[in-house]
Amino acid sequence: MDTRQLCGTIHRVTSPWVLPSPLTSVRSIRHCAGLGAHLPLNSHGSNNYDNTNTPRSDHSSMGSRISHITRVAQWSTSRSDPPPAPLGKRLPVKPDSGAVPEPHKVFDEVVILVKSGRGGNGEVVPAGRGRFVSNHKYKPGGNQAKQIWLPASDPGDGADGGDVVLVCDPAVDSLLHLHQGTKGSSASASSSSSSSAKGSGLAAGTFCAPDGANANPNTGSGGPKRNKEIKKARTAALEIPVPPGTVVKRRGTGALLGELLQPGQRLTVVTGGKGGHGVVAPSRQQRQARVTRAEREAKSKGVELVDVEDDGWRTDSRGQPGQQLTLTLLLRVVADVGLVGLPNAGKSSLLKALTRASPTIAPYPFTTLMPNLGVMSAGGGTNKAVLADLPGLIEGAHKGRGLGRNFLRHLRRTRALLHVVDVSGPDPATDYFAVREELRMYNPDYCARPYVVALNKTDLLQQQQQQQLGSAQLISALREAARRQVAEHKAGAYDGPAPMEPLAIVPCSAATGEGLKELAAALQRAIGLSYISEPDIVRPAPDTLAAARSPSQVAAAGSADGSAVSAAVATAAVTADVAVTAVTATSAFTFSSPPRGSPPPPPPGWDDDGGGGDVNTAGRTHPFDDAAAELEEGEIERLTARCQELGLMDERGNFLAYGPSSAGGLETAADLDTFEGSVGRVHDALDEEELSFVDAHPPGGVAPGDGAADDDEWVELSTLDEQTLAAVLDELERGGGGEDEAPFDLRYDFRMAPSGQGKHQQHQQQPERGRGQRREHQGHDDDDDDNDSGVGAEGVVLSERTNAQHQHQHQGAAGEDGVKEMEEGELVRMAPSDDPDARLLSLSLEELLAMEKDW
Ligand SMILES: Nc1nc2c(ncn2[C@@H]2O[C@H](COP(=O)(O)OP(=O)(O)OP(=O)(O)O)[C@@H](O)[C@H]2O)c(=O)[nH]1
Ligand SMILES: [Mg+2]
Repeated sequence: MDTRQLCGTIHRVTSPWVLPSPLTSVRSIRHCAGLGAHLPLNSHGSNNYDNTNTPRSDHSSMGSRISHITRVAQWSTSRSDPPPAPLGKRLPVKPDSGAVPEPHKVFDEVVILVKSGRGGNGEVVPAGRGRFVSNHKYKPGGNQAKQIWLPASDPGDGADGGDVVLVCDPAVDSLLHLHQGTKGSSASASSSSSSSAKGSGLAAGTFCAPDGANANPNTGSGGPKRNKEIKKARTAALEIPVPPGTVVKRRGTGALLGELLQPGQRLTVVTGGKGGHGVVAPSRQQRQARVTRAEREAKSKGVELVDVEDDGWRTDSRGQPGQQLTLTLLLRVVADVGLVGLPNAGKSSLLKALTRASPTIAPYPFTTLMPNLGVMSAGGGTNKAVLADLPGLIEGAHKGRGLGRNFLRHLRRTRALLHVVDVSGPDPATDYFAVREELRMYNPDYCARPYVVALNKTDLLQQQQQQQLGSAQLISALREAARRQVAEHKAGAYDGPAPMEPLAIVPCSAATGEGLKELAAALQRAIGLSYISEPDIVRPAPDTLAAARSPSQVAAAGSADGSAVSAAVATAAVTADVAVTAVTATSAFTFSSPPRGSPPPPPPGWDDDGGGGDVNTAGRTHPFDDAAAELEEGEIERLTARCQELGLMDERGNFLAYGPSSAGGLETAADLDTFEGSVGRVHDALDEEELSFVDAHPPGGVAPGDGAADDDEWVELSTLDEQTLAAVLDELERGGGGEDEAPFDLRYDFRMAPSGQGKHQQHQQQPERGRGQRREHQGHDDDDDDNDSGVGAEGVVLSERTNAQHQHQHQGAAGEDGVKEMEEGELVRMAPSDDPDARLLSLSLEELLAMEKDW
């Protein structure tokens, strides 16, 4: 076989990066090395040494090969230096090959020059004359004339030039095709592509839309407007297909022109020039008459006549030129889940196992050189999620080491991440932490996204009969690593949103398929929890987002036959302390709570409306703002009923003590969702109920607000009807000294100590506050009562609780209650953000559960 042919094959496999695809090409490369004398030529006749990378064909040992590839990859981001020499024997470079080095092509970035077509010229007809034009409706044998007389006053316009339109095409998966030279009518324009772009490996192809046709009454293109029936001819736009996720920027200014996300979406980048108008050229007599008139006028005004030629009609008839623009197109892969991990961790293998994608898999680092996408089906194929397998990250990737930086940006449009950790490695926890750190340093937002950790290659541990032990220890170590990052953020080590802890840590094996169902379920769950707003993501089908969030996905992804979740996963769930495993009679599945710690702040697009509750521009509610949302009519009953139905609450509305062991009452992950989302509302609902009860049955039988209540009597202002409220406020106002008081804001739920008692403390009750806090308050109030000395019968004191005071009180220091005593009659409003309890719902499910247990 001819060496050239052989190596041409190799190159095709490895394009656009010249690193050959392992396995498929090793034998061929060796063969080339054996032949020795010739430099492998790629399919374009160029040699690989002239490009960014060097063949690794004859490295004697795997170690040297890997280390060389790593060095090459590290070097690849800076093209100014020569490529590093291979560690092994270097193939001789054929000195006089004369091959033109093929420019390095980047699949996810390209500079293109786009030109719209110029407008066609309009028809110019002499004034006063008509002419015959062909009749388009004429058919032989018909009774119509073959030619019709067109009056000179109705000349045809030129057609507009063609636009250049970028079209989002899901069938295209990279920008490589745009590197390939010129498309369109004006091939000569390709020479104008910027040299700097060429030098950077982003060589600018030129794309020219066709020019508009000149008005031609005989052909009909740009034809005459006969009785307005014949319209201006249309020029087809030049459509450039680009993959979903393409960002279009103007080169030079960097101005964002648009993004193409939805399949079929179009972006017109340059519009064609307008076609010239059809004009009636003035006759010689008319022109002469105009000159005579002008001369006469000039003479009468005493000015010198310079020129009376008016060729405006001629200008009008000419089509306008098109536009040209140099664009930078950037591809950000759009996917639901981005797979990240060190090289060789098994990302591609997992993609292959979870989807029908068939990425290249090989035991070399940097096998994957460009993202691979796959669609993960679960739940009988109805729910789909797009997974993106990215090239491996290495330490320093955020600075451009390895293939890192170029690919890290692809994570931007992923909802959730899958960290793939090679469990058979010497120190998987350190590997995992290193990747997390790289993500954080590149963009802290990435760490605030929900993610799942896949402990891949458990089959290798099985061989060593260490699976159970290894998994448990490792999961603790991973948890520790994740917490370290969270702790560092809390300590203010870096800015940005708080990093998350893993939603689930799933031991699995891409090779044996073990744990993959659980992994799929966990990923669906992570996607559902994502803050990334929906319009930013291209979905494979319109209904898939809703489907991905639906419980059936998770349930179906689990062991639908009712068998228990695998021991390894169960171990992971318990040890990880974030995942709750529920096994019911009919289904088994794994689901996880939001991680501990403060939730990430709302993403861009979620505007704080100032009243608690973030509302994004798309009108969707923030997952954590349920508590702040106003309860709708009947909502309380509905939620209470729902909780009772789920076995979370008894008939009297009391929460039952529950924990992971009793979570089996939840039948689907949606139940958990409902529970998580509505738990705050239910708390509020119960508070309301409790208070109504207290109001209806006041201690000592004294009605609220009658001025003769016991010390123990507390009235929730919001529970009063308007009239009573007015009376109470009136009384309060009088008792508190009247005019000096701050105005009430009934949005706040003031609790009022009635008059006729000692120096009371008056607490504001935040709507978000749960029962636990209420009880604390009550206990605290009792203490106050003990300590207080009486003041005048009219006296009412409202107090303010600060954050620190609350904590103090929370620790049981009710004697020195930390409640700031206010001046008589002073009303103090507390901003919701001052009170940690106001963000009750920001707590994780586990914390809520624990709190509930304590209550
Ligand atoms: N035994 C075993 N081997 C696995 C498993 N998953 C992947 N591998 C092997 O690990 C090697 C690397 O797998 P890849 O899927 O290419 O790894 P990757 O993370 O995509 O690597 P890069 O693309 O280089 O970043 C291959 O030889 C796989 O066969 C697994 O679960 N068990
Ligand atoms: Mg790979």
